[in-house]
Amino acid sequence: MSAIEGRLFAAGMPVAALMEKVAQAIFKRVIALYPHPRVRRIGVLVGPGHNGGDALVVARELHFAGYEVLIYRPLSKGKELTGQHGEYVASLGVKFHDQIEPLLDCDLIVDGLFGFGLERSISGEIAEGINRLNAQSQPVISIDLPSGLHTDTGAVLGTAIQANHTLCLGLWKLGLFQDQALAYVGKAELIDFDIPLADIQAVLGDRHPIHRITSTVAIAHLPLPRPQLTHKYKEGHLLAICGSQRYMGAALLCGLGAKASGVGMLTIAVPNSLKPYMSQQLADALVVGCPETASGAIAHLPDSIDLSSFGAIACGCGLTLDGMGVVQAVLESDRPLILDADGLNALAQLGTIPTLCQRQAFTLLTPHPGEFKRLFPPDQDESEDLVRAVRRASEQTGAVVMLKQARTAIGYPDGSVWINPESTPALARGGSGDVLTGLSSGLIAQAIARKIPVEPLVQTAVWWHAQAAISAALARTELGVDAVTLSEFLLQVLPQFTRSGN
Ligand SMILES: NC(=O)C1=CN([C@@H]2O[C@H](COP(=O)(O)OP(=O)(O)OC[C@H]3O[C@@H](n4cnc5c(N)ncnc54)[C@H](O)[C@@H]3O)[C@@H](O)[C@H]2O)[C@@H](O)CC1
Ligand SMILES: [K+]
Repeated sequence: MSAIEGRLFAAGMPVAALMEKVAQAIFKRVIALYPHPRVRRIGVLVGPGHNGGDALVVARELHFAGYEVLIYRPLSKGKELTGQHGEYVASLGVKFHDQIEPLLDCDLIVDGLFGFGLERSISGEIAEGINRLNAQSQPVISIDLPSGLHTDTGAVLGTAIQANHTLCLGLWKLGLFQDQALAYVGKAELIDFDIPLADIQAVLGDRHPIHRITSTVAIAHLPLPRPQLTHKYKEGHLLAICGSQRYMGAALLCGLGAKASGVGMLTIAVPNSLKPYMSQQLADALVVGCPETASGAIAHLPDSIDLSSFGAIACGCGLTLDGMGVVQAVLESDRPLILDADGLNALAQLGTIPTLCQRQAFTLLTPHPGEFKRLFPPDQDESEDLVRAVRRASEQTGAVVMLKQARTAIGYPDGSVWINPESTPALARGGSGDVLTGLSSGLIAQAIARKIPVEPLVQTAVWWHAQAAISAALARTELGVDAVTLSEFLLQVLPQFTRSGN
């Protein structure tokens, strides 16, 4: 962002003009969210840099719009332009304070302490001021990002403002999408200020891109509409190898996710003793019973299963580590493969990188953070930056790596990363991952049958799964989104998007 900003200034855009333009847009958003006189007293936090400069321009406009404005400026020295705005705002009679106390009873706080220029931990009186404010209940709007967050990693540097709204300027800051920032960001919005595309490309063009998964992108890759002339095997044949006596439900949930994907044919391989249960629950799947171990896991696949006859294979949900032999067999096959849960634990034991480097076919790994650490032990720099870790994992193995967390990130071998910006804590529930594995695998099997690119369907699956959960939580609260319900909402939520897409 600062490189892009530098190009605008070099091209002749006056710094003050850009700040004015940006801050006017912020001001408009603030008064739309908190109109006068519903809100009367606004406290504005002003830092020493241009984030503080933005805040002062907003403060000036709020003053003229009739609000009572109070300013907290803990550091009197700062950048020149910020200082000039400060002088003018003070000349209008707006009161400046170097303590937070006078602002504590304001109806609203606008936070312009630090933006992307934060370079070290916040400490001392400023940290205390932020902590006192966080203990209050009035709403907070942060300019660019909540002061105290690292722009890229979202890590809290010392302490950070807990915002209700974050008005991010110009381009999305990666830190806002990192899990560790979520408790601070509130609702994030982008404030556009007409950055020329050429400048964005000149700065970001040759770097590994990071994208947000939007509904438009996700829907564009759905295998819809189906061609008129087709048959079941042309719509994908998925083999899901899953379940054990210990984890029967995982197999069913994987099956329900796959079923919702619309895959043409679904074959499910489970331990022999699960076959009657699965056949009863999933009438449309072909259920194959496998010889089982004494512990009730799949011992090996029966001779009747020819792996090469499937478009894609999903393996791992509810398998237990006793089913490890079967994971080795599918890893050795030349079929596109989706590995989850114990499939991932087995892979970690086999050696993630050497094993995957031998595979030629497409591989998708779907770890949660615990599994991810087992597969890819973190190096020190990465402990705070999971996006970087996911990128490295994918580049090292050639696999697509879906790191399931509050804001799921997908790493691709070409270095690109896709983040799902919209989700719900309702998904923090046993079984929701099994549904996602089934859904992803079913979509991938269809893409393979249709000979369309497989990779984007991973984004589609993550987005679709999250939207189903959001919709289910709206209907039933966040407590009502059990995995079976989630699988039912997958198909309930889709028409509203595909219809508006037509
Ligand atoms: N992106 C853009 O092109 C634009 C950015 N603008 C604003 O400018 C901001 C960036 O401005 P700056 O680069 O001046 O940076 P900031 O305003 O984020 O802060 C930098 C200042 O804070 C001090 N500082 C850093 N860490 C500190 C700490 N822990 N304790 C005490 N002081 C500390 C630095 O010495 C420096 O004076 C953006 O976040 C945005 O709000 C807008 O004004 C205009 C357009
Ligand atoms: K800020």
